[in-house]
Amino acid sequence: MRSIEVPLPDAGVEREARRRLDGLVKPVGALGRLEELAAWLCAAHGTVPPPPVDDVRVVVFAGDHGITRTRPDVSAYPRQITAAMLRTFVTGKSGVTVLARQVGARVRVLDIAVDVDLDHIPEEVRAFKVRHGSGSIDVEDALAPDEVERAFDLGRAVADEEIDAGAQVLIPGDMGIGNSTVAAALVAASLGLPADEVVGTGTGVDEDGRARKVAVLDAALARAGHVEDPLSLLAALGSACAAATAGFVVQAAVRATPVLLDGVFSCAAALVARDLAPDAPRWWLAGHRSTEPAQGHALKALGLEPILDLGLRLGEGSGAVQAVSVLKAARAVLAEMGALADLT
Ligand SMILES: Cc1cc2ncn([C@H]3O[C@H](COP(=O)(O)O)[C@@H](O)[C@H]3O)c2cc1C
Ligand SMILES: O=C(O)c1cccnc1
Repeated sequence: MRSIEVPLPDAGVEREARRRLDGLVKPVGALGRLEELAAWLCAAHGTVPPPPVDDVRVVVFAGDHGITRTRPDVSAYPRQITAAMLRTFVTGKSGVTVLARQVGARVRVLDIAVDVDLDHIPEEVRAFKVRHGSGSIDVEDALAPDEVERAFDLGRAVADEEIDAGAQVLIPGDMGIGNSTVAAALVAASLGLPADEVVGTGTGVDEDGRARKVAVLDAALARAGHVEDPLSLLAALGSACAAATAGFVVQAAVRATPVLLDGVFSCAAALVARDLAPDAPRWWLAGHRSTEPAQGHALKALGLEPILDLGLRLGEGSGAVQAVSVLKAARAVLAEMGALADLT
């Protein structure tokens, strides 16, 4: 397997940024993580100070899972919510859309694998469909080999489109009832962890519900066996949305564009994607810590520390968009604070 080449952020510019930060009118290091993020942004953009964080784009990958047809009790909500939420995204009323407006980010939603065809939503939302629902991972592969490649390439192409249109930061969002089960499967398989350590409560299942999810995951992991190759893993235990998200975050890195990862689904996809592009995590930040244990494991393995920890468990990109205001603050500190040397 050939890995996908990714450029590296500019270490020289990062050093220059740290020198500049140390000289600002504050005790050295007093702005903590903001200083780290400011230096990171400089290295990513290759300039001190970095440009204003003005153009942030969320792409929500929406799709259904076979597992919610065979085992509807893996989620606290019915599978029909996925399609219904697609309409909500289009009308600008979803959680992430509201939160994105607060920081000036745009939201684009794509139907990657929703079960039903929604004729009355815009063609640009429907143009990316890979299939109707992914396979039920406890009894079959989520995707055929050609579908996983199509979904991965589609994610890359969407990242290219957004970057060509001016995106400075990309955020992968997710919408799909059953996402937390599939994400946990990818993390467990990638890191060799037992189901019980990665499975969370998702939309809010109770303890019995969580135990049922663990059983489903055990069945899925046993069925798939050991899968080495990342695309095969996405095909066996992932989904069309997971593969598209993996392509999206890899291509952002290829194009030297920062990514704010969101909750358990985007972090699971990123974890698998890292095996295709080992340097890609250099371009990724963890927007927030979700309540799902699999997300914590994925972030740890990726070496990423969440920017925010608000107890969120929504997905959609909703945690990551809120970290945009922290990035804006980090940039402003470096661009606008006075110098210690000028103190009179
Ligand atoms: C109304 C509604 C809106 C959502 N927006 C995101 N999710 C989130 O919840 C789902 C994952 O949780 P689970 O694995 O338990 O199904 C995904 O759709 C995720 O995006 C939502 C869930 C619901 C019910
Ligand atoms: O971590 C997340 O993003 C998440 C958690 C629960 C349900 N949906 C998403």
